[in-house]
Amino acid sequence: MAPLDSPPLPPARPGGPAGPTRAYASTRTRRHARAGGPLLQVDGVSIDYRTHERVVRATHRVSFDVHAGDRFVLLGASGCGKSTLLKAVAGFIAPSEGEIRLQGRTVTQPGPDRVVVFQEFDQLPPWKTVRENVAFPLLASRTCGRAEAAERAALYLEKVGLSRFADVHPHQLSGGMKQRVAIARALAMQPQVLLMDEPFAALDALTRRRMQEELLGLWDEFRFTLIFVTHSIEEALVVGNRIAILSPHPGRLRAEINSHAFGLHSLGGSAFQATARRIYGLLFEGQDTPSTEPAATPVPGSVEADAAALARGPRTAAGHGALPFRISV
Ligand SMILES: Nc1ncnc2c1ncn2[C@@H]1O[C@H](COP(=O)(O)OP(=O)(O)OP(=O)(O)O)[C@@H](O)[C@H]1O
Repeated sequence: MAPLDSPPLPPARPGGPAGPTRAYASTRTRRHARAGGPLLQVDGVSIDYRTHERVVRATHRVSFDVHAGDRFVLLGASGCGKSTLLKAVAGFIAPSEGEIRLQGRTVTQPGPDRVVVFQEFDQLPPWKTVRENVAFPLLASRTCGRAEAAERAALYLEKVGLSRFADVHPHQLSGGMKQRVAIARALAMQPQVLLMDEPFAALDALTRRRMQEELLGLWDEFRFTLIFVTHSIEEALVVGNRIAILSPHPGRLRAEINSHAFGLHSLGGSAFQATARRIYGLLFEGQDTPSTEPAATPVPGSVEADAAALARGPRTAAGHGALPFRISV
């Protein structure tokens, strides 16, 4: 049974276990959740980049709330400001307009309560072993002492299946293994919000699918709050329980979709495809379904790739065409 002071649990994923085996929400998070407020509020946020020549508006008056335990996805075409928004939530960039609040407090700088997992494989210091990589931020941020840092590093490395590799260096790992270390390192911090910026985009299709599955398994166990950036419609539907759809540059919030019912089990199903088509229409306003093949071969997993798969239509009994979204992982 959940302890009395726990926040209301986020709903389980379809097909996932009924409740988390562990929860690591802080007392402050629990209190805030009990009071019914969103964990994170992005409120009318515009972000500008200023260069010598001009000002580039990356996002325009974007607002959304993220609740404890959400798997909140920012979805949009390349250049719509997804990474910029994530960096602002992390506290690396200040909004030019609007405000970001975590548990009611304005975000003004980075902090150990928000940890980012990036796409790049070189985010792990190469001179540290895997174990040291996971423990280092805990020690550097004085989140805990050496004994607890070692304990947490061992626990989360076990959770991502890398206990056997704890004493090797990052260059000895595959891309997928490096991303698992980055995830273990982030979860070990037990942040209020885990921020992921296209964490699987540089992986091959099979590894990417496996990583999505593992991430969802970790969420089933720990029920962390996730903000996940992707430009793949399919990945958004698989990973997220809520999806914020951003318009092309500058990014404005076009719609929010509840995707709680979808997961890896629904890939290729008719409801999944219908929702994917709806999302496509929202991404490219005015178009209900993609009508033209893109000129260039799109990057697998991108909005353009998903659009191409949609345009080809579903696989027939005779084997013509391709199942939309099954191929573009
Ligand atoms: N440091 C910067 N200086 C100037 N403009 C920038 C800078 N970083 C990003 N931009 C611009 O801000 C806009 C949003 O960029 P951002 O990287 O946030 O988009 P994105 O949706 O994450 O794209 P992608 O999916 O390709 O990573 C783009 O027009 C980009 O060119």
